[in-house]
Amino acid sequence: MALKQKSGETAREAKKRRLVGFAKTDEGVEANKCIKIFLVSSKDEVGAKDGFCIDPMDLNQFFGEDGKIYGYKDLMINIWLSSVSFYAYADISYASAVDGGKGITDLKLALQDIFGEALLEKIDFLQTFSTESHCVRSIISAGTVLRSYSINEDAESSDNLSDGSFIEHQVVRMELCSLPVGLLYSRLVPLTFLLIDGSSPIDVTDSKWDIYFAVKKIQSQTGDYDLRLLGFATVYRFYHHPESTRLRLSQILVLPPYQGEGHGRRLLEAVNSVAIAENVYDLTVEEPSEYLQYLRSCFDTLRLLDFEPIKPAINSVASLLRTCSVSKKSCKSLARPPTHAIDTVRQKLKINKIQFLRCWDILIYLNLNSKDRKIMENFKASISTRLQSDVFDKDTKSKGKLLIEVPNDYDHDMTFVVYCSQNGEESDCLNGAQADLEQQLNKLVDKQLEDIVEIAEKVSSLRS
Ligand SMILES: CC(=O)SCCNC(=O)CCNC(=O)[C@H](O)C(C)(C)COP(=O)(O)OP(=O)(O)OC[C@H]1O[C@@H](n2cnc3c(N)ncnc32)[C@H](O)[C@@H]1OP(=O)(O)O
Repeated sequence: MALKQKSGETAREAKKRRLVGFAKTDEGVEANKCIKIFLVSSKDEVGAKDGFCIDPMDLNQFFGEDGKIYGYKDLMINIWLSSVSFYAYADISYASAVDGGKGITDLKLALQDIFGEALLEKIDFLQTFSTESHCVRSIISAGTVLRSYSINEDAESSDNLSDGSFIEHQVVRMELCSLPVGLLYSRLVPLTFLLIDGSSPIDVTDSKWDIYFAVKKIQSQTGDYDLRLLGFATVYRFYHHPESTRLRLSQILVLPPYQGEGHGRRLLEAVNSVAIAENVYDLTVEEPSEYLQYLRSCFDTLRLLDFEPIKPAINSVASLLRTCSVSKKSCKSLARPPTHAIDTVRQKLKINKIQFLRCWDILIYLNLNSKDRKIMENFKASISTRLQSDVFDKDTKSKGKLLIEVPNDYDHDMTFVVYCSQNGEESDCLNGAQADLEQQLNKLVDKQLEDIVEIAEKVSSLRS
């Protein structure tokens, strides 16, 4: 009997095992693969799949550790984001929802993590096209217009349309702590999550935050007008000892359909003009993306090319690099601008030291004959010498320690590793690390030269 029971259990267990063995485990679907986000400006565009699709940085980051959504068959999520009110609506469709061993992802919760209170039901979302149609105008028209511009190179600041109305572009500055502005910003936060790498929301109640809006003003013949939001930048005011302030640009974003039309540059220009007008200590940018850094370097180099006080220093370094042989010692001093130039540039143009150093290389390059091999060798040597002294920590090295920058998997710019040798003797490990470092240094110099040439060529084309 006992035997029978035992064999009965074994059969059941075997069946269970078979079932488990054959059951297809839920592999999930990457959020990036099943979510589409459309930017729409009218009711009619909602539901159309051929509208303007945003290309977000990475949607997987909002869905668990592996970025996957579990429990759905044939899942499709289309999100409609209004460029008029910045409210959103998510259309979620799937064939079935079954827990395949990894649970069923709570989609509403995950989408709320991105869109917060801006995520509405369809009926409410559709209504925003009438109820919120003037929300940008009603909030931003209270701000200070810093500049007006035209994106049409031939027009001064406005474009006439055939129906008699005209378009003007403006940069408007407002305090973020004012309630309506804070509410508008909170609806823009999802865009920063989607389009700015590593972005986090800012404290809108802190009175040290300002926001700069780039807007399109459409003025009708009757004098009525509407404002469309094109982009924005948030700027923080830090205290600087003893009685000054520093501005830091924290986030800058131009809505994807309007990128590349010059709005980002106008926002940057406006923040710079405020920094100069208010005579702050300097202006910095928080972790600029590669493209923003490129844009900023083009913009600052153009300003520096017209800045008379540093011209003698540039000419003197360029003429030394033109001489046939430049010693290693003189290379070092050629690679950095003189202290008085650094101070004047910061005081007058509000360009901070690190940014000026980047532009300095471009300014020097623009004064050299890039076709002359010897001159370019001297130029490269000057950059290499500076980078070498920046990468090696001379003081610690002399005490048997070597500070080394190494790339890492976590998308930080660099990680630092300190190697120590016993009794001041350099170990094999230290020598190996040094060889590695030299290789890295060469790569760094080549990359730097590439960037310098790219920006120098862009700047030259903009001036011609
Ligand atoms: C701190 C942070 O926020 S980091 C994150 C930055 N933001 C993002 O990455 C979000 C997504 N990207 C964006 O929103 C936008 O692309 C931005 C904000 C980076 C740039 O804004 P855009 O409006 O696209 O740039 P804009 O059209 O004004 O400027 C770009 C061009 O102006 C050029 N330019 C720079 N200065 C000048 C000048 N003084 N005169 C004429 N042109 C200039 C640049 O070289 C660039 O030209 P190119 O790309 O044709 O070579």
